[in-house]
Amino acid sequence: MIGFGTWQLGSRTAYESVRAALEIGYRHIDTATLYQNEADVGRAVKDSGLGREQVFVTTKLRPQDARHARRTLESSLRLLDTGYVDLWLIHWPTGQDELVSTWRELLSAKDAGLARNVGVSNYSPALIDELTEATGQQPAVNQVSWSPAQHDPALLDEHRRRGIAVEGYSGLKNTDMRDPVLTGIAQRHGVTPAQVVLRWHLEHDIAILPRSSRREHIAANFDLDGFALTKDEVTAIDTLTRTG
Ligand SMILES: NC(=O)C1=CN([C@@H]2O[C@H](COP(=O)(O)OP(=O)(O)OC[C@H]3O[C@@H](n4cnc5c(N)ncnc54)[C@H](OP(=O)(O)O)[C@@H]3O)[C@@H](O)[C@H]2O)C=CC1
Repeated sequence: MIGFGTWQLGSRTAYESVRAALEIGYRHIDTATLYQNEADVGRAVKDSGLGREQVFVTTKLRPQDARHARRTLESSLRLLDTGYVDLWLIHWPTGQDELVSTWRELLSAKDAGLARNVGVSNYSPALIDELTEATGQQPAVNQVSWSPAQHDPALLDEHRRRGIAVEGYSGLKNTDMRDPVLTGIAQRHGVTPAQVVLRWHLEHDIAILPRSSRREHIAANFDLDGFALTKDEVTAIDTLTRTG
């Protein structure tokens, strides 16, 4: 449920931050071909001394690589220095003409054991249904932008009904940490507003992928077990959705 995000972490920072995250206790790392740091993530996992099976590694396929999806995955695996990824996602929707064929590529990689799970990112439920109807197999995960200011309970219900896990990204970046609702709740629990935001995701069963290059933030973002939000607090954060 607590993954470590690596977008915009350049080579050295990606390596050092992933090493720190694994030392602190994270066991889920989120990268992508687009981030150009798969080799650094792979090296950090290797150097951590953890067994490969102890770390859940996600990478993503850029839609522009859809026509050579298998070759792209093989390149990701080489860079990550591993025989498989735990989760392979289509980073954002492909064009309609490649929608189903790309999904079939992911399913075939799963059958070949190169990806343990396959899913999508930034897909609408309607697009997901097209994939499922064509192949009889639905994505395990949809990774979408999720924050107090930008979230949609109806969308969450759509995923729940289908049994698709939701991973939320950019939850910290898209939040005003000075919002009095968040600072008030944080003060009450003796935590930071960032921790409140991440805890709010977990209360909704949404996996989180906080990214940081600062050890104290990496540690704080993983330290979410010591408090729980009340129902009223969850509702108060739910209503921070930006309108208009
Ligand atoms: N599938 C997709 O299309 C997308 C996926 N993602 C994935 O989701 C991950 C997370 O999203 P991302 O957009 O990176 O943004 P985040 O919401 O994780 O925010 C990152 C920012 O928050 C700051 N921050 C982190 N922890 C704290 C803290 N405890 N207190 C205050 N500030 C903090 C970081 O700064 P500092 O380094 O100083 O701590 C950084 O500037 C990505 O890294 C990527 O793996 C992201 C976007 C799109």
